[in-house]
Amino acid sequence: MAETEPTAVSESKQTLGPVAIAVDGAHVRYKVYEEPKLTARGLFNRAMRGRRSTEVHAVRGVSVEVNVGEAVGIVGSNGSGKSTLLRAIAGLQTLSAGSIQVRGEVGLLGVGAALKPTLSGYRNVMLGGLALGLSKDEVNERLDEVAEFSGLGSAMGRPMNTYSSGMRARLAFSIATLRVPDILLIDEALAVGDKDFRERSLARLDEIREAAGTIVMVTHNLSEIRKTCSRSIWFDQGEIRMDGETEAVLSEYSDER
Ligand SMILES: Nc1ncnc2c1ncn2[C@@H]1O[C@H](COP(=O)(O)OP(=O)(O)OP(=O)(O)O)[C@@H](O)[C@H]1O
Repeated sequence: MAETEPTAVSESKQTLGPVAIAVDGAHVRYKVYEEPKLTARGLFNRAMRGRRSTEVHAVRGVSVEVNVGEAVGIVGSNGSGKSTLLRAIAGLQTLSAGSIQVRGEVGLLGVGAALKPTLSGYRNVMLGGLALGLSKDEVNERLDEVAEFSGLGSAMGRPMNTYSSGMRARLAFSIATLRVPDILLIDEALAVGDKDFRERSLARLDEIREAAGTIVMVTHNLSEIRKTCSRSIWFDQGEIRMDGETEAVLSEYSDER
């Protein structure tokens, strides 16, 4: 089986062709270990035999292209392979076959964004900004703007482990948009924010798209996709079941559920 790493093609935006992401015959297989049903006998047998190794074929020969400036929504049932594909596009997941080419910088925004729980919101903004390549002065200049956008108020000075999950998501989203990558991948990052924050985040995503950024967004919230994406992809059991205009795809998808 050929192992193909996603490749990053760094070129300036001015020289870009229309394709931002090219996925060609991508497969992802996970090796997983299973144990038998836990009866007393099963427990005994497990101890004696060890666990059984099996394979989950999460992405099955996916080919798709996304153009620069497009905003594409990905829908599909739990376990259909959406997050795996996003991680592969971000270069965080090795393909077992096929290839993925991206033009420019890719940022993956998810609820599991790497924030430091014991540090305050402000300190997390500083660390996140530095990790995104901004200088200390640049982050300092934008600290108030980020605090205001997050709407966290005085909670910005408190340790993040005192935040609710929605507050953490607000902070993660606000930090991630400090520096807009050429390609922004969003995995359910808006799901836990409240209505007011989601609306502001969607407006921010519009600005990103207008700045010629490319967005690929995985969410179970169809209205978010309707607001942001003109094109959508329906993922089903690791394959693309439908790819087209958002309304057409979402209506077929909703009929099926
Ligand atoms: N790290 C992993 N190791 C083993 N199997 C995994 C791993 N991550 C995902 N899988 C499996 O791959 C399949 C696709 O999972 P994935 O998270 O990509 O689905 P998804 O469409 O994003 O689901 P959801 O809508 O629930 O977030 C599932 O069967 C899942 O159990």
